[in-house]
This record gives sequence, structure tokens and C-alpha cells, in this order.
Amino acid sequence: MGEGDIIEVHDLEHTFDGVEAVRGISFTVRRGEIFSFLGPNGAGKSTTINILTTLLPLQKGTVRVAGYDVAREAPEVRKAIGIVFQEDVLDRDLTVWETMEFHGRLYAIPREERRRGIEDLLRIVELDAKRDERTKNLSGGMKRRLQIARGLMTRPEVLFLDEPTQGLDPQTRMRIWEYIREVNRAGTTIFLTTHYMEEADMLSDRISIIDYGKIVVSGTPETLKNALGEDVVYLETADDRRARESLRDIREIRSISESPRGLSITISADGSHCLPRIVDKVRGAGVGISSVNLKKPTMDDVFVHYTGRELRDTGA
Ligand SMILES: Nc1ncnc2c1ncn2[C@@H]1O[C@H](COP(=O)(O)OP(=O)(O)OP(=O)(O)O)[C@@H](O)[C@H]1O
Repeated sequence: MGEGDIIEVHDLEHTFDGVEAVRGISFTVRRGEIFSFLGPNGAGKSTTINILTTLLPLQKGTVRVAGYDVAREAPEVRKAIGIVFQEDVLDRDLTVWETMEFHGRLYAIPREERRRGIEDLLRIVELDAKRDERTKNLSGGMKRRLQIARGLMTRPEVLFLDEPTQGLDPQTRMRIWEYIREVNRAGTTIFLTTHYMEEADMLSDRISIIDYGKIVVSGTPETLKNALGEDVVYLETADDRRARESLRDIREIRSISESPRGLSITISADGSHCLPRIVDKVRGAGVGISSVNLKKPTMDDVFVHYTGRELRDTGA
């Protein structure tokens, strides 16, 4: 395990009755970072997170979490981590406070420390006013916040979040992102799975894109997007044909095509540096320009580039 690595996965494979859910993945997560697994439904994200959290037995490969081997030291791994599941696993008849209290007792947290911990966490996720409400009466966003608070009861070194904002409305999602960042700033490493491009992009220090049980690419959101080198300039001109001709000797232009937004010019370098020259050339040829747009690659573009298809948003 590297000095700063808190999770280390080597050649992990997992099969369910002949279905290869995870097909040989390796990656590391550094202490203190927010790391995301981005991929469509069925890509193998839940299977991986379940193995890392010892909920599924290890079949093949090696996995170390917080310095412990998941196969041989499962209890130690469990003590070091917190988990927030995808589905609602709250006891419907317990109140918010009881939910926390019960979890704290399960982990044998001393009474006074438990009480203070619950107070603090309910304040962080803004549920202190709901402490006596039964969980069945909470909204979906409140339930998720309670699950996050509960996952943090044990001050885990690593918090695992499986699709933390699945099915939530945009405002609630953004709030949850804030809580996740806050928890991370306080020193907890975060491993999360998501099929939301924006979530992975906004939240992560590093992302691995997973598809059909394999990691297709990993990196920081910035490097992934920049590596595509596919900035596109959209240009609406008075005369597209002459505009195209005037651009012939700009080396960084990879291709030009017509689109509903005008000429679509793909640049093989940083588009913001090419843009002034493009405008100068077209104007220099006496062609009027009515609008200019620069589009940088998004995480969607990265996803399409590496998997060859779009990730349809099946959530909210
Ligand atoms: N208990 C199981 N029994 C049989 N097959 C399973 C089981 N769990 C998962 N699979 C299969 O393994 C593959 C990966 O599933 P997994 O749940 O890990 O994907 P995922 O990326 O987490 O997607 P989702 O977000 O929908 O959970 C899928 O083909 C799925 O049908």
C-alpha cells in the first residue's frame, strides 16, 4: 500500500451465477480525498462497494481498506468505515433520535460521547428540529440526511456512499454535496458511487469511470475533460462557405462541420487561445459574425468518449 493510500484494490473480480459483475479492477484511494466511481446501472459499482465494505465476500483479488485486508480482517475494516446505502434501510417506527441512539449503542459508543455526537451530527444535517419524528414521516431528502448522519456516528476514516443523491431533487442534492464536502474537510475520506455526471464532476478529487465491470479511465475531473482536447467553437456567420475557407491554415482546427448552432469547429488545443485567431481570420475575409460560442468538454463528453455511448440519466 502506498504511503497515502487508504483503499487499495488489486485485480478484483466478482461473479454472480455466471454473471461477471466485476471483471478485474485495480485502483487506489488516497487518504483525505473524495473518490467517485462513475458508471451506468449494472456497471458493477454496488458490487465493488459491497466487497470493500465486507458485505459481500471477496472472491478474487486483494482489497485493503484503512490498512486491513477485507478477507482476513473484516471486523477491523468495519470499525474503520461508515456506510450509507442506496436504498432506505431506516427502521420506520424509530424516531430520528432513536435511529442515531440505536446505532451508537450498536458500536458501543459511551453514553455521553454518544449524546454529544448525535447532537452535533443532527445539527450538521439540519435534522435537530425533527429529532422526535418517526423516520416514516420524513421526506426522501431528510431520510438520506439521517442515513448520512448515522454513517458518521462512528467517526469513520472512510465513508462509503452508494448513490448518495439517487432520486433526490436538485436542491436537496446540492445540500447533500455540501454535507459530504464538510465531512470530507473534517478529515473523512469519501468513496462514492454515482451515475450522475455532474455529481462526480462537482464533488470528486478523482474519478474512475466504470463500465461493464471494468475501469475504463481514471483521473481528476479536470484532466479527464482536458485530455479529450475537443473544445468546440460554434460560429454563426453571414457566409459559412467563405468562413470555412478563411480558416484553412489554422493548424489546431481538427474539423469543421455545419450544425444548428452554426459552424461547429473542433479544436485540438485549448479553444480559448484559438478563438481570437478564428474570429480575426473570418472577419479578415470580410465575413460577418453574428455569434461566437466556445464549448469545453463536459463529463458527459468524457463518458461518451470512453464508453462509446451516452449515460442515460435514470434518476430523478
Ligand atoms: N445478487 C446478485 N445476483 C445476481 N446478479 C447480480 C447480483 N447483484 C448484482 N448482479 C449483477 O451484477 C452486475 C453489476 O451490478 P451492480 O449492482 O454492481 O451494478 P451497479 O453499477 O451498482 O448498478 P446499480 O446502480 O444499478 O446498482 C449487474 O449485471 C447485476 O445484474
